[in-house]
Order: sequence, then C-alpha cells, then structure tokens
Amino acid sequence: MAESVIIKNVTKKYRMYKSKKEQIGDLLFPGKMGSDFNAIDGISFAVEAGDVVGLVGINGSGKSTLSNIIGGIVPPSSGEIIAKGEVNVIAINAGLNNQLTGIENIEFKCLLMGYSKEKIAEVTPQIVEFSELGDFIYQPVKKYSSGMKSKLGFAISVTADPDIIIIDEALSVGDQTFADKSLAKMNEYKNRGKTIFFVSHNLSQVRNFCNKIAWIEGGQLREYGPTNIVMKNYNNFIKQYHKLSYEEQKAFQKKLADRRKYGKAKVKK
Ligand SMILES: Nc1ncnc2c1ncn2[C@@H]1O[C@H](COP(=O)(O)OP(=O)(O)OP(=O)(O)O)[C@@H](O)[C@H]1O
Repeated sequence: MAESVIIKNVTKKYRMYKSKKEQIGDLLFPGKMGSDFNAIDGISFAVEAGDVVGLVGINGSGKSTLSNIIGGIVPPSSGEIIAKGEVNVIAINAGLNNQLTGIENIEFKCLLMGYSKEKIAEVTPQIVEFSELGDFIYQPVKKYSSGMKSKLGFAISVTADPDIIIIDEALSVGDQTFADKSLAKMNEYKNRGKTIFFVSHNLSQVRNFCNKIAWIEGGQLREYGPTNIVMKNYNNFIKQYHKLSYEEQKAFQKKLADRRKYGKAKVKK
C-alpha cells in the first residue's frame, strides 16, 4: 500500500506565561520571560492510503493540535507533514465565522474550497438539508449551540471529496440521529478507501471504525500500530490511570507537563 500521510518529527511549541506582565515582558525582551511548552514533541509515523487512524490519549495529550497540524490549520514549529492528496478537516467549529450566518458560512467555505458560483448554487441546498438546521441557517453562527456548529461544519465538509479526512470529535456532538447519519457518511468514505484520522474519546467507536491507533501521551507518540494491539495497551493504561488516587494522577500529569517544558533528559523517571 502507498503511503498517504507522512508525519516527520513534528513539534509544536507554545510560549506559556504565568501572568499578563510576563507576556508583555516577553514582547519587550524576547525569550527572557515565559517558557516554551511542547504541545507536540517530535512525533513521527506514516499512514497508508485507506488507513483509518484513531488518535487517542487523555485530555490535553495533543490529539487536536496534531490533527490541526496534519490538516494544515496550525503550522508546526518544526518537522513536516507530507500529505499525498487533498486534506479536509471535519472539526467542531472548523473554520466557521461566528459573525456570518449559516448560509453565508456555506458560501464562504465553498469559495475557499474553490467552488464556482454554479457549484455553490448546486451544493448549498444539499448542505442545508444535511445540516438539519432549518431556519437557523439564516441566523449568525454565534447564536448556534456547539452541536449546531458541528452539524454545519460537518455538512459543509462532507460535500467536498477530499482524499484525506480528519474528524475531530465531530461525531460525538449533536443528537443521535445526526451522529448516526455522520457515522454512515464516514463509513462510506472508509469503504471508498479514503485515509481518515479520527480523534475521539469514544473508544468503542475507535475500535469499530479504525484499523490503526496512534496513542498520544504528553505530546509524544507512545504507541502506533494495529487497533487490536494498541487498544489493548491503551485500555490497560486507562484502567490503571483510573485506579490512581487524585494526588497520584496529579503527579503523573505533572511529570508529563515537566517533560513538555524541560525535555525528557531533565525529568526523572
Ligand atoms: N493555542 C494554544 N496556546 C497554548 N497552548 C495550547 C494551545 N493549543 C493547545 N495548547 C496546549 O497544548 C496541549 C494539547 O492540547 P490539545 O487540545 O491538542 O489536546 P487534546 O489531546 O486534543 O485534548 P482534549 O482531549 O482535552 O481535547 C494542552 O496542554 C493545551 O493546553
């Protein structure tokens, strides 16, 4: 099978400040105030065409940051993504403008996707119907609930026919009927051999939908491989993690956060 996406030593650093004063100080004296934090820390793996890859990991591990980098929404600080084909991100709020109405957002995103006026006129009713938003489509998106935003974002995204699709929690928002419809659409993409990245905390969905899993921990890739193997290890980890006391969980989180701040070498095992 041909490689579809190659993730090469990708790192994303954010500057962290303890106060507004530190943030302003960093502007005046660059590099003197605040500290770097690796949201993503040297992640590499290759995905084959037709793979459906679940991105799993506890809160804050870096799943969305990585999927946004793969989708070209967030630039990496270093490293690169080599994607063979067009990439489309289906995420909650992905690229929606809060000031515009639903219908204006449809037009705006279609223009961004390079559609002609005729194509926009053709797909708009289909998007409106898929979104199930009814008359809310004429309201500004800032008045939408997160579920409604997700429905709109999803409806717009699925009219495109990208080769590589990134789904960030979009299937877990909205009501059951919409979730079922979205899952059916995703299964259609999967059966057509598209490459899919699926960010989710819903492990049974990941198990059913994905053939590979990338387990992200503290910004690093802890494990990547076939679903049955990685899911077993991740499930064991989650069970152990939930058995920890509140203090022990905090200590574990701190160790990961320190590693992201100071690097592996300076953090004791
Ligand atoms: N724009 C930003 N500025 C600073 N830090 C950020 C930014 N975006 C993300 N982070 C930090 O990067 C880390 C990874 O966040 P990310 O949203 O990728 O995690 P996640 O695994 O998707 O989490 P969740 O499961 O809670 O959605 C977190 O510690 C987060 O605080």
